[in-house]
Amino acid sequence: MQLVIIADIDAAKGTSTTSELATEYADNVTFIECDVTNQESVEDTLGKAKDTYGRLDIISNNAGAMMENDPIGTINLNLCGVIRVAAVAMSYMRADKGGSGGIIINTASLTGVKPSYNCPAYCASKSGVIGFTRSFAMNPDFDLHKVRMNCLCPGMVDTPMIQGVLDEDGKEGRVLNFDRFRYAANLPQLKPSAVADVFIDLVENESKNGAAMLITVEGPPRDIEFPIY
Ligand SMILES: NC(=O)C1=CN([C@@H]2O[C@H](COP(=O)(O)OP(=O)(O)OC[C@H]3O[C@@H](n4cnc5c(N)ncnc54)[C@H](O)[C@@H]3O)[C@@H](O)[C@H]2O)C=CC1
Ligand SMILES: CCCCCC(=O)/C=C/[C@H]1[C@H](O)CC(=O)[C@@H]1CCCCCCC(=O)O
Repeated sequence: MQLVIIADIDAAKGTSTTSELATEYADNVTFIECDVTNQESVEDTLGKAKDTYGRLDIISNNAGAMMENDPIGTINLNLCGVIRVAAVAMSYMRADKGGSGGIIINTASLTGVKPSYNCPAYCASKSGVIGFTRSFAMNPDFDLHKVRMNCLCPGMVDTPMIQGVLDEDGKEGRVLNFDRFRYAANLPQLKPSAVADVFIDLVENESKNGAAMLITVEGPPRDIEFPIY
């Protein structure tokens, strides 16, 4: 049986999403309020998850936001949040420390490899997620801990994040040039299910440890090729 914990800083949205899923999956889905920028909150959340279900197998390290009006906060959420969650998750998942191994999938972005002058802090945070993922996955200790790591690099996806920036009509400065963002947001977007499909494939395909998966409307998902030095 698959048991899922949804963890998010937004308790209202997290609770309503969990209730929706409960109609199909009953008690197999639980919500825990969590702030990934706060070490204690992350420890508390993953500790509860381990206590409730006995082990952690799959982590979707997905929290993130676009807020160029707070570049340091952007790095703290999008990059440090990913690293913070991964570190605590590892303490439970490591096969050499009582865990069962598993997989951590970080959400990066196409902007981690394709620069945009409109959101430099966001791009930097997502480049960092890609570098963290690839570096973690090449560690020879994998044979001991048995935790794989991948990242997802989607182009624009039709989610509340994009709509949230558009709704602010440029007032909050979440991007540097609102009109340019509005233009980009009117181009074809991915559906969230396209990203979820790649997530599932990574969970099922053990040969892709370390891959950064590019997901765009232009073609099928692919493993990004990086220069070798
Ligand atoms: N929508 C898009 O075009 C793309 C989004 N992404 C990335 O996908 C991920 C998911 O984003 P979306 O679903 O698009 O946006 P979203 O805004 O719907 O989801 C982001 C979630 O992160 C949560 N969150 C924010 N701060 C948090 C914190 N401190 N602790 C815990 N949770 C927090 C929010 O409450 C929200 O539920 C993000 O990392 C985003 O950067 C990547 C590529 C494209
Ligand atoms: C990177 C998302 C693909 C969208 C189109 C694109 O290639 C870049 C567009 C940028 C344009 O230069 C000016 C902008 O405002 C666009 C940035 C859009 C950022 C998308 C944020 C979501 C994400 O991809 O993580």
